[in-house]
Amino acid sequence: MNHAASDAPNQAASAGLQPPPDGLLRGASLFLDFDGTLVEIASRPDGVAVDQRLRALILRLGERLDGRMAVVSGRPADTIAEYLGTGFAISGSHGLEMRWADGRRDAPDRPDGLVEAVARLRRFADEHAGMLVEEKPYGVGLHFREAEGDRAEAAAREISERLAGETGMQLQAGKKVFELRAAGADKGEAIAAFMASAPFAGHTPLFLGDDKTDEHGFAVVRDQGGAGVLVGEPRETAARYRLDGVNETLAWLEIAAEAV
Ligand SMILES: O=P(O)(O)OC[C@H]1O[C@H](O[C@H]2O[C@H](CO)[C@@H](O)[C@H](O)[C@H]2O)[C@H](O)[C@@H](O)[C@@H]1O
Repeated sequence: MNHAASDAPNQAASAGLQPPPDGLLRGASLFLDFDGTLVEIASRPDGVAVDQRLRALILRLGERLDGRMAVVSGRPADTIAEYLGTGFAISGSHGLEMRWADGRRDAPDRPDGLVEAVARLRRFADEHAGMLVEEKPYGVGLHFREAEGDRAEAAAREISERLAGETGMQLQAGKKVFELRAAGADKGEAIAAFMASAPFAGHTPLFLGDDKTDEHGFAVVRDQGGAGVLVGEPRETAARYRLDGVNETLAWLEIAAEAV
């Protein structure tokens, strides 16, 4: 069955959520989403800005937490490593790829139907101005952020749903994107897998994320006695804290790293 990843259970309104306390990283295992959390949303996937401040922060967090830090993203793990460097754990492709700090990796087979889905979406994008196809190792995204008109989202959803039905790939809705990807994992499962192994095990999990696809992660850290931090506007969420945006998140992480 194909289901959208925004179906995470047990969410409550976040209107009253406060910023996290500065001491929250003490004794924690830290999991960080990338787009919309560490970098501002850009008009295209390759348009995000990663500066020296962010790279230095990632290094510092890894040091201060004795390696208990991972980036958990919908992007491929290799893309995260290109942006942020290596030497820390990464889960890529919405939990499908696992890469530990020492270089060990787990990844699934490429999904049947991916080649066909990419070809069909490329034809669709050629015929619809502003649509952009992002090919990834275990999935493909159809971005409609730059497409004009009320029908753009509906048209993108329509072809994505049709292809999910035809290929058996999982349909996942994100920010101005529909993704088709291999089924069988989500960010919550990736965090749980990290938390079952060294150096993360035995520490309190924290996860910072912005998107509905991050709710699985918020639910897992909550259920393991930790907390989620929603980045962005209030909404229904399983997170316990909230920060207004990327700038506030980077500033909080810088302060919290020194309070460990
Ligand atoms: O899990 P994340 O690290 O948050 O990644 C989720 C998706 O992020 C990217 O798409 C989003 O960001 C783009 C750049 O800001 C933006 O143009 C797009 O509209 C957003 O949906 C990335 O391209 C996807 O592969 C990730 O799955």
